[in-house]
Amino acid sequence: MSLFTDLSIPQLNISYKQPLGLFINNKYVASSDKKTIETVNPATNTPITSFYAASEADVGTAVAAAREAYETVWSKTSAEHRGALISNLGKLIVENKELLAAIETLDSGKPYYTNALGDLDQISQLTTYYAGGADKYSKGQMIPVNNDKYAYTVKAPYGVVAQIVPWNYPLAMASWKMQGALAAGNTIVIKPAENTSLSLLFFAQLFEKAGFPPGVVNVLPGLGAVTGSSLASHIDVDKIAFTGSTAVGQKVMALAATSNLKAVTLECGGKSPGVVFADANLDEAVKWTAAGIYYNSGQNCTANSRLLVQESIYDEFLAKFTRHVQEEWTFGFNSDPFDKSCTVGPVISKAQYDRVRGYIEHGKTQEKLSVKHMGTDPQNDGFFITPTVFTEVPAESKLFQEEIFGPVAVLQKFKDYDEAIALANNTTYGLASAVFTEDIRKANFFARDIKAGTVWINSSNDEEISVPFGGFKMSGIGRELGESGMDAYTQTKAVHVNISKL
Ligand SMILES: NC(=O)C1=CN([C@@H]2O[C@H](COP(=O)(O)OP(=O)(O)OC[C@H]3O[C@@H](n4cnc5c(N)ncnc54)[C@H](O)[C@@H]3O)[C@@H](O)[C@H]2O)C=CC1
Ligand code: BAL
Repeated sequence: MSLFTDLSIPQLNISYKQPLGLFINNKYVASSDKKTIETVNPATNTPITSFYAASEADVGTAVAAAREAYETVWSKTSAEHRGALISNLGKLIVENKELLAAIETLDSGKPYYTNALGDLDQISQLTTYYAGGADKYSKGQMIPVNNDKYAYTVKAPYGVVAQIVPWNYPLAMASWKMQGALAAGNTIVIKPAENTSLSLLFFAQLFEKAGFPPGVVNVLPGLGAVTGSSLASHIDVDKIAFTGSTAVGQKVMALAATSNLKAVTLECGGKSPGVVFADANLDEAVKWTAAGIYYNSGQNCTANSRLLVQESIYDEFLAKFTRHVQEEWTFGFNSDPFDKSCTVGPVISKAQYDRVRGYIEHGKTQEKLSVKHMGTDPQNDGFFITPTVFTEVPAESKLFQEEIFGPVAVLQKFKDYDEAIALANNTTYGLASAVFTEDIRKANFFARDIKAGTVWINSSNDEEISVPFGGFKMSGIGRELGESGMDAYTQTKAVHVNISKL
């Protein structure tokens, strides 16, 4: 198989050269065992192309390249120069924005106009942030111990960092990890998800064009059980950062522990509550919570997938929510994610389609829950699932407890604040939460009492690249974005300075 193929996206009149090889030392190469993975367009269920999948031996080659680059070049490159290179990357991202967004839509099915371009805007903003942050954030401290001694701390990079990213925000999740790690002075081996590798493979060449030395950034597409677990268990990887399911996060952590005790950051699942009190502005609450579950077809780790509504407004909320979703959250013309009218794309794969459908069937037939489908399924082969809400779902229901990761919300009512917070915290996850109330005291009580890494007051899922992101409980370990996005990639070295004279 060749290392490049010509692909076209007729809806946008785009033709381009898609890299298909592993990116090691600034070059695309075939995998050592020549194994490949086929990727499918989820909007049509037709194959797009195949790309090379990294073997365990390829992981060794890429880690060695990253080690060599770290020891010989990158660890000697000033923070200022690292920032300048990330700034060059930022300019290339802007120049390639439409193409990168188009590849993302082709491979993941996310709507081009309402989602993919937005992802690219966030990536641009984040790249500028870390370009400027390289010589400003993650600084040490001076500690005046006593008259004869002071100490200072240095935020030292780990060295070689492995990163494993999922398919829901392929380039954005990669950028959340890569730009901060590079700014902090690490070299990288990153693995995209097997069903959305095309955008990161294209993106890889921008690092070379931006002036990054060979080996600083290496991209290894491949299977989780092969490439991913080889990275997690490699003894020359100093840190691993993972985003994906909690079950795989636990495996990654176990491999990290039993190999070389490498440092670990995990961003895993969620079952985030959206809590609507009777004194909320109902129209705003409806708008934000609908976006909070149906944006990106519900494939958001922070999706407010459990909607808890005070009983006095429950019926009114449900009526407004249903009307709003029917009007705003649709597959659009021809169910084509490249069409401006599409706000709900397909889910990522046949496996996810079956999984989400399985939850819907379980809710209907096993648990006999009431359900509303707010639209009709398209008559095509794509993996489209109509925005759905289950009502009056008890806390012990599988649908209330498990991450569905599709356009499926569960709704439940509560009497008062205490019941709301008890229901909201009734989950093994703790990634995010949203609360809607006009009472500033109640909003702040909620922010105090909820066990979650993010609290949105009167909004939902409006992430900011300058604000730390990460989970409590089984949603993860560590924080990304903001200054934390560089801190996560440094370790503190303490230097003791004795100035006493005998
Ligand atoms: N928190 C989040 O953003 C995400 C959560 N999920 C959750 O996971 C569920 C299943 O989706 P999957 O695609 O199966 O997620 P996953 O957790 O298997 O995939 C995420 C990444 O981990 C890699 N991976 C898989 N097995 C691995 C292993 N043994 N060692 C190292 N890396 C490995 C995959 O190749 C991919 O790059 C979803 O329904 C959703 O609930 C999935 C993707 C993103
Ligand atoms: N909303 C981006 C973070 C995530 O869903 O994984």
